[in-house]
Amino acid sequence: MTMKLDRLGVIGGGAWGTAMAQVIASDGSDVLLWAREPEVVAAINEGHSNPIFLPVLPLSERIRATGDLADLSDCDALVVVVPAQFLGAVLAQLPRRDVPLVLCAKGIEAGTRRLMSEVAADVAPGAPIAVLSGPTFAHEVAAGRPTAITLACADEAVGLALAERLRRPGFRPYLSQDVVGAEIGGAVKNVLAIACGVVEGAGLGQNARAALISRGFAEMTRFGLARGARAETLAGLSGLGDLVLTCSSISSRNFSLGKGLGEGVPAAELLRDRRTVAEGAATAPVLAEAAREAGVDMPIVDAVCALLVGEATVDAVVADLLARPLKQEGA
Ligand SMILES: NC(=O)c1ccc[n+]([C@@H]2O[C@H](COP(=O)([O-])OP(=O)(O)OC[C@H]3O[C@@H](n4cnc5c(N)ncnc54)[C@H](O)[C@@H]3O)[C@@H](O)[C@H]2O)c1
Ligand SMILES: O=P(O)(O)OC[C@H](O)CO
Repeated sequence: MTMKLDRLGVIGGGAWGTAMAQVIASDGSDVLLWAREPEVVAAINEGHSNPIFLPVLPLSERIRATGDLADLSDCDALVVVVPAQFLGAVLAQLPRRDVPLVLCAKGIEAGTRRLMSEVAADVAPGAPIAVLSGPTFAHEVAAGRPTAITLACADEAVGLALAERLRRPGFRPYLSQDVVGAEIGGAVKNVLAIACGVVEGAGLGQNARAALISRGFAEMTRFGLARGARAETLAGLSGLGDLVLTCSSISSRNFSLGKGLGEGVPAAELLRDRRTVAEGAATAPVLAEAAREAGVDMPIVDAVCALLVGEATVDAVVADLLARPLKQEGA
């Protein structure tokens, strides 16, 4: 039986939701996007643009926006792009919760420590769940620049149907059945991108950044394996691929937050009044808790937590990281 995926909806009118709507519309498909902000709805419908969250280019006229989630009730599948900390609340308002949900947020829910697929399974137990995650800056994807991404779904047939529906000449999903692995890569890399930004802001050098990417990947792998992820997923687009992207570019909001910390600006000041999301700031403490609970050592993640709450200086966390007892590289 082929799956009906004619009408796609996007939930979330931030940069990535807008870029995903642009991807969907790029083959002439109509797409309905729910945005929380009335001014985003108006700008998309009236000006075919999103000057607040993706001010780079004109959007397809095939994208229509709404502020009412009920309008998405006849969609065959929903691409869900609200930030991690709001996913549960928004899904709970969906008019129907039985169509496939393609989850795009990269984070872990504070308080509950749930991955996004766990949040969705709790709120929408009847919905097939997929995770779409990888090295994908929204402005590049929206402009049609070549991009590869992981689409993970436990049900291989559903995953394939979604990937066929979403693929475009410049947008290539790779299939996986490892939902947890795809989610953990995206959530952990955001925290490590903050650390790499600190390296940049504090002028610690290229060697330090390469060390941080390698040892950060070791932390991601330890945590992922402890949570049942597959090593090849963590080494793929949604893990190492996205880690390399966000640890090397000021286009990353997480990297740029870290750069500010490295320059000595307090986190509270950097996070105050911002409209865009730096998911790693919310995920860092909950990831550190989850790692402790799983008995997994994540010293770089702990260092980011200490910097975010202003408990330690950059000099102190760097000195502590370098002074840890010597160990085998693979341990
Ligand atoms: N921007 C990218 O390049 C990119 C790429 C891949 C994945 N992602 C992920 O997509 C998710 C969304 O990021 P983004 O870049 O689209 O966001 P953004 O920073 O561009 O915009 C912020 C979003 O948060 C929403 N928001 C704020 N308060 C809210 C609330 N109380 N309830 C519901 N929504 C609220 C806003 O409506 C807006 O859609 C994040 O998890 C991010 O990691 C982003
Ligand atoms: O700007 P960031 O740090 O949220 O990164 C955006 C995407 O996750 C890159 O894949």
